[in-house]
Amino acid sequence: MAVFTAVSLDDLHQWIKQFPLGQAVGLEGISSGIDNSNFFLNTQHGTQSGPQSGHYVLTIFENLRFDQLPFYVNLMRHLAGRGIPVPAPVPNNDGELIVSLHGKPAIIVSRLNGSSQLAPQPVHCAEVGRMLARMHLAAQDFALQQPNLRGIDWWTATAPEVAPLLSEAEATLLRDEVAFQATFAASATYANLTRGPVHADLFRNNVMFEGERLSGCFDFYFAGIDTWLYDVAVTVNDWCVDLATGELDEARVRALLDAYHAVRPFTDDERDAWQPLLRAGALRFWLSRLYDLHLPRAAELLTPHDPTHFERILRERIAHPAPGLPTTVIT
Ligand SMILES: Nc1ncnc2c1ncn2[C@@H]1O[C@H](COP(=O)(O)OP(=O)(O)OP(=O)(O)O)[C@@H](O)[C@H]1O
Ligand SMILES: N[C@@H](CCO)C(=O)O
Repeated sequence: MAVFTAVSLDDLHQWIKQFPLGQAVGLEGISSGIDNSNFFLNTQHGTQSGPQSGHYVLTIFENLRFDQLPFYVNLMRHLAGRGIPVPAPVPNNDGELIVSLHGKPAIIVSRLNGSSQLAPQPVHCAEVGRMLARMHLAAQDFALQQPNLRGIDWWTATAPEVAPLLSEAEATLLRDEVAFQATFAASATYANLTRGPVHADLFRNNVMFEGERLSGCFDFYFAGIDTWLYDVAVTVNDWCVDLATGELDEARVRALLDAYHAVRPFTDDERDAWQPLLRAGALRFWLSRLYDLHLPRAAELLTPHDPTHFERILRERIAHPAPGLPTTVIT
C-alpha cells in the first residue's frame, strides 16, 4: 500500500483549476513506492509549453517538507528542459511547481511510459550509462546548490550512532570503511574529480524501459552535488551486480562504462578513484539501510530494505577489484 494520503477526483475539482490542464478525469493510486503517495492522473488536456499528453503523476510528499523540495523539483525541470527523459513538473498558473494538497507538498509531473527492467542485460546497462552521462552534462549549468545529504558528512555522523547496535564484525567493517573513505576524501585525487548535480539513487526500480530502449528515470529525492564518478559507482553497484553474491558481472559493467565514456570520457583521476568510490557507493546504502532498520523515525513510513545485501557488496568490493574504467581515447 503506497497511498498514504487519500485523494478523490472530487478533492481535485477546485484544486486542479490552478493548473492549465483542464479538469481531472482519472485518478488511480500507484501501489509501489514507499516514501510518498503517488497517483496516475489524467486531465482533459496537456500544456502547450510542457508535457502535452494529459497523462500525469501526482505526488504528495509524506516526509519531505516544502523547503526541502526546490532543489529536486527544479533539477527535474532543468533536465526535462534539456531533453533528458525525466518527469517534467507542471507549473501552476502562478508559476509554482510545489503546491499544497491536504496540507502536504504536492507536484504534478509528466508520466513516463514503460516499466522497470529488474533483470538487466548489457544492452540495458549501456542505455543507463549513456543516459547518466547525458544527465551529468545537462545538469552542469543548473543554478541551485545542495550537497549530497547522504554523502560523507552523513556517513561520519551516522556511523557512530549505528555501530553500537551491530555485531563486532559489522561494527569493525563500518568504522574501518568510514575511516578509509575519510582518508580518501582528503586526497588530491578526490579533489580533482569533476562534480555537479547527481541522481545518487539510480537503481533498477527508478528507470523505465520500453523494450530495450530507456524511456525515462525518476525519483530525484536523493539528488545533490557530488562527484560524477560516485553516481556512476552507485549505478554500477545496482545495475551490474549479481544479486545473490554481490559480485559484479563484467559484461554489464563494461557495457555501462563504455556507453558512459563514449558520451563523457573518464579522466585519469577518475580511473584512480574508481575502486574507492565503488566502496563508497556500497557503504552509503549499507549505512542508510542499517539506519532505517535500527533507528526508524516515528513519523516516517519507511519499510527498511535488507542491509546485508550492501554489506556483502562492500566486502566484495574490498576483496576484489572491479573491472577498471575504459582507457580508450574517444575520437
Ligand atoms: N513520472 C512517472 N511516470 C510514470 N510512473 C511513475 C512516475 N513517477 C513514479 N511512477 C511510478 O510510481 C512508482 C512509485 O514512485 P517512487 O519510486 O518515486 O515512489 P516513492 O515512494 O516516492 O519512492 P521510493 O519507494 O523509491 O522511495 C514507481 O515505481 C513508478 O512505477
Ligand atoms: N535505493 C535505496 C532506497 C531509497 O530510494 C535502497 O535500495 O536502499
